[in-house]
Amino acid sequence: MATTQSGLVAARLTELTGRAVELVGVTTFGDVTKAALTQLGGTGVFVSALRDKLIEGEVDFAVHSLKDLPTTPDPRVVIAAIPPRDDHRDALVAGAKLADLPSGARIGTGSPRRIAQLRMLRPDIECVPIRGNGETRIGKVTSGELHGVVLAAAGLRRLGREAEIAQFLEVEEMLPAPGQGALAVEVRADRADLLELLGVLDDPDTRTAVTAERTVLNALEAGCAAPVGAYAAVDGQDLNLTATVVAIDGGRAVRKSTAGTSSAAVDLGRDLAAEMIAEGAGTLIGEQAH
Ligand SMILES: NCc1[nH]cc(CCC(=O)O)c1CC(=O)O
Repeated sequence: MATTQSGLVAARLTELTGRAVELVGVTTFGDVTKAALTQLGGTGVFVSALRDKLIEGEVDFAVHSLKDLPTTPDPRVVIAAIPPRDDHRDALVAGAKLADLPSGARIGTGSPRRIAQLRMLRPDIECVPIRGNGETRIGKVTSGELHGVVLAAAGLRRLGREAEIAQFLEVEEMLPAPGQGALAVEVRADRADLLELLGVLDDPDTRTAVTAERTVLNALEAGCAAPVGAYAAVDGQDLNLTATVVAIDGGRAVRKSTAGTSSAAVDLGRDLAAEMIAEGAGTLIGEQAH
């Protein structure tokens, strides 16, 4: 998936600037470890190895899945571009839609955000922790080991496995991770030349939307340990933002929406998070941290 998304960014850059781009593969700790992501003690497991290569000057820019980027900025790097977002939704790969799966069906996902929201939708199904790349996960459905898996639609598309999606989970059913479906192109902070060159890839509406989503996440992370979902979309001058915090057992959730002008993305995100905390988001701490 990482290779595909980097390849797409490289091709687009060549198309827009005429510059040739060489892809350099970097294996991250998140790719090799067998530990559950929730056990790794923090975000950034897919990110730090790539940032190290940037700092060392071994590569000129790095392409990350935006949702894997920690919300606290690293002063050594800057995001030069956020290209237009791909599908933001989660998707169910299974033999049937969620409502048609049998009671007790086993669904693979290790994400507390997905587990909590799945439990709200179908308290009678079992969530099974799962890791490995997309292909491995889908293989467990094909082999019959699991009834289904939930993955990001954007990732499935990049893997060429979109045809196996039984159901796209709309934001009313499952709010995606902040930044889901979007990419971030990072450069070293002192590379003003690259910042300008790569700026052609930037989509301001996507940047605005993910800024609002990540602001909510950042503000909620400070005040609660339950899983967070958030989705924002720009419509003309307007920005619509919805976010949720769900108890890991799916028993309770705080979900709120807001709208305002796009230029106020940070304020909208911060205010929404404050309202959610006022409504008890901070008390929705489950057995597990996010
Ligand atoms: N957590 C790993 C990860 N990081 C980005 C994607 C998919 C692409 C995206 O969400 O932008 C995935 C896999 C998944 O969540 O299914």
